[in-house]
Amino acid sequence: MKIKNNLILAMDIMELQKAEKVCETIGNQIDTIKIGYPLTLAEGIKTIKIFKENYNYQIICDYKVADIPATNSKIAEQTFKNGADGIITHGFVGEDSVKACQDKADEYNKDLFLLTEMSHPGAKRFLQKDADEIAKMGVEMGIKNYVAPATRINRLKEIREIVGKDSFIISPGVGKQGGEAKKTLEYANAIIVGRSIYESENPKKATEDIIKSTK
Ligand SMILES: O=C1C[C@H](C(=O)O)N([C@@H]2O[C@H](COP(=O)(O)O)[C@@H](O)[C@H]2O)C(=O)N1
Repeated sequence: MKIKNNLILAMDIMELQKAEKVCETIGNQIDTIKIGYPLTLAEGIKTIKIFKENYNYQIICDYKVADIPATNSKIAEQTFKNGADGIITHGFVGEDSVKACQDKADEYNKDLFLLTEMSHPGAKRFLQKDADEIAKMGVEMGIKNYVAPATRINRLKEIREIVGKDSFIISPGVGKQGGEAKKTLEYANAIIVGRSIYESENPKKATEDIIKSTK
């Protein structure tokens, strides 16, 4: 997936009109947004098509899919059928469940992003110790797209070393969670930023400043 300015806006505003207003403000500085449960549960899965049609965005659905294979397959089916270009799937559920999403992504010729280690402090208790094995499982499965934390550059570096230089890593945690944009892009292909942009008084300038800081 090619991502303009290596920046994905995490669209976690829970009112469609406000979300659209932020997108209008930001304009064409970005071409990719990540929609997760907040906006989907608040406004429905129709939001995918609304953002695709009104702004020509690529949409990554951050549903952190983590169920049994049969249910993962249904979730991925509905996500791609509704227009998503990518889906984020947890790796800790194991190969069969991840493969169910991967098979659907292949069927729709869309992208699967495998979530390795999460960016928040709680990830250190359980997820972190398995994150390397999750990344290795992804490599064995031929997965090319990963999610890894901007809040722990050392871990992002280690995950990059596992998945290889040709894999595509998107990295959340920049801004409000403490991650730094330019440093993150030394190891990730794109950063995911939400609150630092959409909670800003001036989302356009906030976006410009983040992009400038990465050049
Ligand atoms: O480990 C992860 C996984 C997950 C993801 O991207 O998959 N995210 C998401 O990335 C965005 C960061 O937002 P903000 O903190 O810039 O407002 C939010 O939508 C989070 O749900 C993480 O923050 N860390």
